[in-house]
Amino acid sequence: MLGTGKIGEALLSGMIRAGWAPTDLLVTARRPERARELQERHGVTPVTNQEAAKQADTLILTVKPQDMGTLLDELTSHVPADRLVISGAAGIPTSYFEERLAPNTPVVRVMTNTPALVDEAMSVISAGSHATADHLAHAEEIFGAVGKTLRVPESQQDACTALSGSGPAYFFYLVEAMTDAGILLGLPRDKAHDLIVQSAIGAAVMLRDSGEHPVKLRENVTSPAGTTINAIRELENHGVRAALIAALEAARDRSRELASGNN
Ligand SMILES: NC(=O)C1=CN([C@@H]2O[C@H](COP(=O)(O)OP(=O)(O)OC[C@H]3O[C@@H](n4cnc5c(N)ncnc54)[C@H](O)[C@@H]3O)[C@@H](O)[C@H]2O)C=CC1
Ligand SMILES: O=C(O)[C@@H]1CCC=N1
Repeated sequence: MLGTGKIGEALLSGMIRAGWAPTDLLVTARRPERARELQERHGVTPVTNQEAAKQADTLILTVKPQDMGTLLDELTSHVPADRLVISGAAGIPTSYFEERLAPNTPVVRVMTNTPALVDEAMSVISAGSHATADHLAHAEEIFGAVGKTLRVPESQQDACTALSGSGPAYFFYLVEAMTDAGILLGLPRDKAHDLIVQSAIGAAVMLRDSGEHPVKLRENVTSPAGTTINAIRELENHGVRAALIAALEAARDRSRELASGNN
């Protein structure tokens, strides 16, 4: 794991929970104290980026898109061409890595999300030009340790980044806003929080397990001349659906902008 920050550590801890031996996992970090922290917390071995490039079968790059160029400059001459390189970064296409690494290096691009911390990640996986079915299966095995995986053509990665990569943030934002509404309605913050969180969990499990379309699930809550339709009318009046569409389009566009890895 190269550049073991929030996502790198979430993946690392999930792999260990799923049975990977910590002693088989090498990590790199920019700061020595961060490397020590990862070693103490997970029993993994801190190494330099160059050592990882030489020793690891699979390199998982989890630095920010803006740091990927610098990381690759350190690595390129040390990565043997048969090593699988997995990028977890938003925006950066597999061609970016292929142009900088040895010819024919297999590259897989993955966009996961922070529910990896609780083994409920959604990770979307795409092959670069030289990645085989075995490479994809290996990436699925790794990311399958922290949740669901889905193969998509790389042309859909920026859209998936907007939907599932950033997705948890939108739900946290909604919970925050709905908790504020609870305060306005006179509830104590902790009670408002608990009510909204449990409603979110209940709705999420129904979405996953009921087999019903979300429209049907919403209609089931919306009684004629009842309370819910008043709320829905306000959501429509305030353009919430249009705002969500515009928001996700903006996230997709930003993912495209990050493609160069330098901005
Ligand atoms: N945070 C999120 O929800 C998600 C993030 N991602 C992607 O994961 C990547 C990492 O994001 P976060 O974990 O949130 O960021 P982060 O900042 O927590 O982690 C990146 C880590 O890389 C380290 N680093 C940077 N350059 C390095 C170098 N040359 N050598 C060694 N370590 C280096 C940094 O010190 C930092 O600890 C990004 O590319 C992002 O697009 C993907 C899905 C979701
Ligand atoms: O905000 C970001 O750029 C990263 C990628 C997807 C989620 N977080």
